[in-house]
Amino acid sequence: MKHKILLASQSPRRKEILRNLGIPFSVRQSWFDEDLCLERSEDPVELVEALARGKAAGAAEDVRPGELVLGADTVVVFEGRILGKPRDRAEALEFLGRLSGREHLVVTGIALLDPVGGREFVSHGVTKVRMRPFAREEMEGYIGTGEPLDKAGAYGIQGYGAVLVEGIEGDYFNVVGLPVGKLLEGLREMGVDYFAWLGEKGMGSGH
Ligand SMILES: Cc1cn([C@H]2C[C@H](O)[C@@H](COP(=O)(O)OP(=O)(O)OP(=O)(O)O)O2)c(=O)[nH]c1=O
Repeated sequence: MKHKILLASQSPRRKEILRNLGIPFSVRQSWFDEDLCLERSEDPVELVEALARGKAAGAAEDVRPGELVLGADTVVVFEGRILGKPRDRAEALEFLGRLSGREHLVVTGIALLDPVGGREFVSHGVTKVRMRPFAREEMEGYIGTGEPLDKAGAYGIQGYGAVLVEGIEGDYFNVVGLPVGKLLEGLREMGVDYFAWLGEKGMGSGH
């Protein structure tokens, strides 16, 4: 059976990661609205797994055999507090001020659903990120690029925000928004062999 991912995400980063992995996918709109999600857990792992599952479930209508729906959600956790996307520039400055010179965790939930087979895989990745100390002018300069505003924790490691990072421990792609090791694990559970998949002819992979 030919498999394909239906990506329940508007995130350009997640699309790029799948494209680079050569995975056949198309983007699906999800009706799930994370801002309207009432049962938001205080526990980061529970939260990102529930949001990832909600996003995927919200795009799981009219799915054909072999199609797997993928959802993900990323948060930053600093001293036990969950930092999502900043509301505005002032909050971005506040987030960056906290992260400066310290360590935090990036937690990304992932959900892979096989609606036809009635199976699901839900998991998460955790990466430790250490930031260098940065001055207020640097933070303001960075916010001025506009990059932090749509990103959990108010930075993007894959963009200009790279210069703020001293080092990481764990999966880099988990920080960008998709834990690729967990994705592979989920695919395996759904009976998809990644390398055999890549070898199949006639699959639009973008490579
Ligand atoms: C920490 C960090 C976060 N991010 C991004 C990943 C996520 O896209 C975003 C967190 O928001 P999410 O709600 O996880 O995702 P999204 O709204 O961008 O996309 P969708 O809900 O449609 O799937 O922050 C980076 O791009 N780089 C980073 O270094």
